[in-house]
Amino acid sequence: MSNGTNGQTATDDAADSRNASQRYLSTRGDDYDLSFEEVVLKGLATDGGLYIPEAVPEATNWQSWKDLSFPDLALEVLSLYIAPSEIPRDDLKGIIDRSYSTFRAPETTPLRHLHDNLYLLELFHGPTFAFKDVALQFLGNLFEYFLVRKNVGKTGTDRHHLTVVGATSGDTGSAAIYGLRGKKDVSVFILHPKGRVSPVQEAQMTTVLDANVHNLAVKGTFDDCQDIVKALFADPDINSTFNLGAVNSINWARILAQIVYYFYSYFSLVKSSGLTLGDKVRYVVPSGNFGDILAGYFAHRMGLPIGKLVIATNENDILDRFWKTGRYEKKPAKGEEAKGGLAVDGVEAHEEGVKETLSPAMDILVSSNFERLLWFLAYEFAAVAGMDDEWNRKQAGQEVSSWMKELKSSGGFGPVYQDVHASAKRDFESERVSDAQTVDTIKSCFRKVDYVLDPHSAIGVTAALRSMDRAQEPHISLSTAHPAKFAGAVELALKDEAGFSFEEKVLPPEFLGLEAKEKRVTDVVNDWKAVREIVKRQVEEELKGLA
Ligand SMILES: Cc1ncc(COP(=O)(O)O)c(C=O)c1O
Ligand SMILES: N[C@@H](CCOP(=O)(O)O)C(=O)O
Repeated sequence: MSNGTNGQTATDDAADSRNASQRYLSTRGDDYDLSFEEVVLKGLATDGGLYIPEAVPEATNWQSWKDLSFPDLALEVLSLYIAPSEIPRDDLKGIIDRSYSTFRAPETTPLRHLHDNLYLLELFHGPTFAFKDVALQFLGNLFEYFLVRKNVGKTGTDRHHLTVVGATSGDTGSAAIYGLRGKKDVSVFILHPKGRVSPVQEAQMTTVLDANVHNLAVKGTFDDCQDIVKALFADPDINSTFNLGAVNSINWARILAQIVYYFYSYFSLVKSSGLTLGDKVRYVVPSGNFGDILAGYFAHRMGLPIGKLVIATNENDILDRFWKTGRYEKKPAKGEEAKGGLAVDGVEAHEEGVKETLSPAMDILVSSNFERLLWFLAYEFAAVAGMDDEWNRKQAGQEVSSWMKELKSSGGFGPVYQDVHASAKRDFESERVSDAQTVDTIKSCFRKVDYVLDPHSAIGVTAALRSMDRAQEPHISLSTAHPAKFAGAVELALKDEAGFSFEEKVLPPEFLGLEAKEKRVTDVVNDWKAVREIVKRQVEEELKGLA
């Protein structure tokens, strides 16, 4: 077993039932040797860590995937992480085909040339118009597949019932709801920060009236919602009795499904430009919880020639500060602004908590998936000692646990060892983008190429333009949401531009009349025990109907 690339391919699977890239362990070390099904259904590890594969598979034949359709490419990538003994290849193909048949674009995730060396990867052609659909359409069908299999021949309360709890700053919630609405044996509870998601996002979630869908509006921030979800997972009472399931990117399946579009967009670029297979490309990713860019890190480790992964944050910049200082802290240390070159855009320093910005889906104080990257960095650091893999993994788990304990007790940790920071800088760069710069980019992109960016994608494009001053490689910037989801920011930027009309240029027919539809939502206080009682009561009610 190794956590370096292991050279195994899907075709080796039949011969090897103990393929390390298809077995999973927790970033905190106490949970290991789990199957894909176990980690998908559990979501969060019992020790509070996140699941990762024991090894990153090397896609030795990745060039041969160049002409595959999106679903066929997904099948190749996902097969490296899912043993056929768990999901036979034909079944996996069926799940994937169903998941991407709901997308409006024939290429699923089309690539668009903006100008010069800059390309935009449009990830918003799924049912809820945001990149989350790519993973959550798949995860919804995956949950259904596992539940149907578990429930063969079972009736009434003997049936395995999954209680999904998720936190959202707007996009995950609607994508999860659309992926799971009406599905048998699943109840879905989505927590969003009341008044801090856009009106369209709120309407997308709360106008779904299926009996298994429950929206909870929390008086607090997205981080409060995320903390409540993690507290529910940590509570043995509700977790084991109600079989909690995760739809946030703490669930490994979310990251896995997102790896596919890095490969797909690379091939799209090769086919549409003079790029040769093997040439390097930079990817720029608007980041909050660090799930989307982490998928790019996996693609890179699998062999995709990525020059750098460029993290683009808004003014909630914990990630950017880590890359600049080596410290991961909710609040910057006193005087850090000057040393770390923060507030370069004149935006005043940090408030106590999360800052409300024009890109609300990225208004996040702590990025949950960063823990996964930390594990790989700690593993690499441990490996220098020349001991065996088991020792390296143990060291990595211990290191991550102690960083996470410090984060919880004192709001941050670091600086990390110089070598750990250097490894992070080898693969990633980071940029922080203010609201003012976001608005400027939406304007300039409209003027230059008549294209309307949503504020999150504009953060990516701003970071990409800065990166293009440093590097000649082609840049693919991820467009994570459709602009119609964020009418306020788009109108703010473009209302005075000649030729701009929100209705004509932006609004898709699917959104017409959405906000006026009937809604169902429950207000809740920011208290995980209160949420636990609501979840219990509701699920008991739903299960009574089955008895
Ligand atoms: C539109 C949009 N862009 C970017 C992000 C950030 O992605 P991640 O949390 O995977 O870093 C999110 C939310 O997660 C989002 O909804
Ligand atoms: N931006 C997200 C926040 C949740 O992130 P996730 O990727 O961990 O689900 C959202 O839109 O809800």
